[in-house]
Amino acid sequence: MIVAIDGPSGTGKSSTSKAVAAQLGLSYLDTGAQYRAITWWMLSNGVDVSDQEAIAAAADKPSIVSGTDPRQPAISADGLDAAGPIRTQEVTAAVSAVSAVPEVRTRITELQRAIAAEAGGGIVVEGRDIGTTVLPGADLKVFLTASPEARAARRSGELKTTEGKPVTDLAATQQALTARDKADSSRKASPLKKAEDAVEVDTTELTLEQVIECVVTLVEKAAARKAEAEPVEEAAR
Ligand SMILES: Nc1ncnc2c1ncn2[C@@H]1O[C@H](COP(=O)(O)OP(=O)(O)OP(=O)(O)O)[C@@H](O)[C@H]1O
Ligand SMILES: Nc1ccn([C@@H]2O[C@H](COP(=O)(O)O)[C@@H](O)[C@H]2O)c(=O)n1
Repeated sequence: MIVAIDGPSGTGKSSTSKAVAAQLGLSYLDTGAQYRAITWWMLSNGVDVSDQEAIAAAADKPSIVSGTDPRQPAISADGLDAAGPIRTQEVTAAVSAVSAVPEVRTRITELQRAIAAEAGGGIVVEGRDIGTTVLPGADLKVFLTASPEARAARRSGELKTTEGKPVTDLAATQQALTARDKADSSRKASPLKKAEDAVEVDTTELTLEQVIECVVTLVEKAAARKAEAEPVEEAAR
């Protein structure tokens, strides 16, 4: 069972995906964390993140390792725990420029497909291009949306400055979030986009619990469809 959950920033992809995976006993992959980890590695290793050629040349250098336990998602770059540093404002501000570089996307997409292929019991993969590019054959594709105001309110206070202080400016948070969505949607390589066959869920007026319940129901229905379809496919071979 492969579930792809995409959508803009702050729509609830990570919270929903982790909870759905934990509830249904599936693995979980946060692909944004992988792009953040490679960005953090570049910033930490003197790569000029305003220079596309420098980013491309460094794309295959770090080892990026993701854990797939939804209750304990882990991410490391060259063996260093990246879970904390990837959430800083510095990384958030640079990640769209790094993730737009085709060499970075090729590298990270290969990692994502390998992890999904190894997840025997099924996996929930969340990001921006999972349903369109990374796993176009997913059994279920969900595209989460929410108004920019709701997303900024959710995010504000959660982000940290490089000094570790919380970011509390709502207007600035909304502006940064909208700018990141624009960059992610307008890049040439695998932009943020709803797959044609994705189910869109507007979470603006929903609690997180309601979104989780909605997605669990969608996964259960997709699993039932898959179970019904498989014996037919088997007989046809
Ligand atoms: N439906 C909801 N109602 C209220 N708060 C929510 C809802 N969904 C998520 N949240 C909260 O919003 C914040 C952002 O959620 P989350 O990190 O899951 O979003 P995301 O889409 O993964 O964002 P990003 O792409 O930036 O990583 C979290 O603090 C989360 O608890
Ligand atoms: N499939 C994906 C996932 C993420 N990105 C890029 O990473 C950034 C951070 O993602 P978060 O979910 O952690 O906020 C995001 O802004 C994208 O630039 C991507 O390109 N493809």
